[in-house]
Amino acid sequence: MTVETEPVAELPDPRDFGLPVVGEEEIPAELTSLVEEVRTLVDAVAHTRAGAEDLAAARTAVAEAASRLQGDRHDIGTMVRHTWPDGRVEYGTLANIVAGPTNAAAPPLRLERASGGGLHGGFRLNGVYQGPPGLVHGGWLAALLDQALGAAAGAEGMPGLTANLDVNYRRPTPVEAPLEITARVTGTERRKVFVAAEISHDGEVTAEGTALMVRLDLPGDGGA
Ligand SMILES: CCCCC/C=C\C/C=C\C/C=C\C/C=C\CCCC(=O)SCCNC(=O)CCNC(=O)[C@H](O)C(C)(C)COP(=O)(O)OP(=O)(O)OC[C@H]1O[C@@H](n2cnc3c(N)ncnc32)[C@H](O)[C@@H]1OP(=O)(O)O
Repeated sequence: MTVETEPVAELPDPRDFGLPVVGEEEIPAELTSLVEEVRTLVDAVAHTRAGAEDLAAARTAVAEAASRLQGDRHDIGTMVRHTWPDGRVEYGTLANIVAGPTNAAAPPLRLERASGGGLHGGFRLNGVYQGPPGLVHGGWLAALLDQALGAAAGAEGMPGLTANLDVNYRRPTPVEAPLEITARVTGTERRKVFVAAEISHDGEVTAEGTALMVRLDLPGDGGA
């Protein structure tokens, strides 16, 4: 793969695109804890065999909780800033469906820099992520791969959008089991960033993906 561009030196500031930014450290611990509880709630609702009385009481409690939280909301598109101990800054979407720290519908995916380059993360998906019985839905595996692929490009200073995503499902991926994900940049060509990622269980790759991310066309970049 031809490498024709150097990664941009600094990540674009989302505020330059009119997007609000909150620091990760500004997310209240109570909200993080609430997100966890809602994940537990979604799983409980999906699998409950409770009777009518408990279901009705739970519905009332959930409706009350929802109305309590509706008043003061972050704008759509709000970004979250993560600052690494060495001072490097990364941005993600606060309510990102795969990795947003305040999105209870997102699996708790945290990616770290891998020592050999790229990103990696360990995670576990509960029964809410099932497609076939006991197995993770393929669409969610694609979403997890897409997120890791985009994040790997972003971590190299080349944030962009997925133009093409290619996924191969090698083996069934179980729910309620430890999973690993890795992703890395494999090449660049002008604004094109080529990335590859794998999900594995028990040391075996269950799903792998490659993508073409097209780097954001930034002012002063010349598109090159
Ligand atoms: C919005 C600003 C925010 C600021 C944020 C700041 C910081 C953010 C930091 C980090 C972000 C980190 C991580 C994000 C993590 C995960 C995100 C998950 C990923 C997604 O969930 S993302 C949503 C789904 N995604 C879309 O919603 C894209 C819809 N789409 C488009 O918006 C356009 O389609 C676009 C932009 C892709 C390209 O459009 P464009 O006009 O900019 O560029 P253009 O067409 O000129 O293509 C340039 C070169 O790519 C080649 N090319 C293009 N498309 C191709 C294809 N499909 N196959 C083969 N080659 C292709 C051309 O052939 C040319 O190649 P060449 O250089 O050789 O001529």
